[in-house]
Amino acid sequence: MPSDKEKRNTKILAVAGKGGVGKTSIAANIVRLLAENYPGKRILAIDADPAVGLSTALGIEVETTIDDIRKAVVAAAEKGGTRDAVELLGEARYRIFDALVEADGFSFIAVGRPEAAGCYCKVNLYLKEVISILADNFDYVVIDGEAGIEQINRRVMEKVTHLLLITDSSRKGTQVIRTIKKVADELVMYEQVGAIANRLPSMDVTQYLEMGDIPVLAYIPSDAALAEFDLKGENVFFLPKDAAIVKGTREALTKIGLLDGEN
Ligand SMILES: Nc1ncnc2c1ncn2[C@@H]1O[C@H](COP(=O)(O)OP(=O)(O)OP(=O)(O)O)[C@@H](O)[C@H]1O
Repeated sequence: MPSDKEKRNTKILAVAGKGGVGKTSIAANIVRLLAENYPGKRILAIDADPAVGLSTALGIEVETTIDDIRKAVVAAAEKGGTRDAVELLGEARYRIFDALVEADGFSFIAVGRPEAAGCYCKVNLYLKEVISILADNFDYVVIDGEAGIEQINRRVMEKVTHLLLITDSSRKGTQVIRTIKKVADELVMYEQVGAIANRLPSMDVTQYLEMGDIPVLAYIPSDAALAEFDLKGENVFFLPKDAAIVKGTREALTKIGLLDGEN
């Protein structure tokens, strides 16, 4: 018998790349475009970046993060006593669903920012479980990943269906996405991978971008409208439909078959 997940055929999109290249901006625009085009579908946005930011871009107030839940469940387990593992597991599930913020057209959850500097491994492990618990309940899951390779290396993104690698025009940016792709080929069961070259200068730089074997889904120029929105902390749902970042994200989603290009 097919599982719920197979029946639902959840699409899980992970957005990854070097720091500061536009992952959050593009993840937010993906959520917007999916929500606008598929009003009847269940869409989940996950801010998996401890640097946070997706909530602001989507106009969300976060109260409880995945890290808060992890700490509460660990504290409950340490108290021990009469509570058994099954009870704690049930409580963790309840807390995860309770922490979902319901917005207009999508749900949201954030990993949070663990205070202990340097090591996100515990919360990353928890995040992996949270993704797998929640994915069954959604048609689309959009994950704004942490900068760099860590979450791919630690198999947090093991089961994503679409891996979107974002770069700017820097050599470092393209190097990072080629490394992510190489590691993902070993560790991630993705169906499709593609690159988005973002925040490009006005001169034509496409010939200099060394993307290796990663197909390019869109080239997005520097977008003055987005820069202004970001400055004011405004919600990307209000960006004009023809803003460069909205158009580029639409083009990328169309190329991977998640939009039909008309919208
Ligand atoms: N196409 C673009 N044109 C102009 N500004 C952009 C563009 N894309 C992103 N930016 C700006 O670049 C900055 C970094 O973008 P963003 O936060 O989306 O990147 P990030 O990769 O998620 O960063 P981090 O790794 O720190 O989480 C933001 O100020 C954002 O508004």
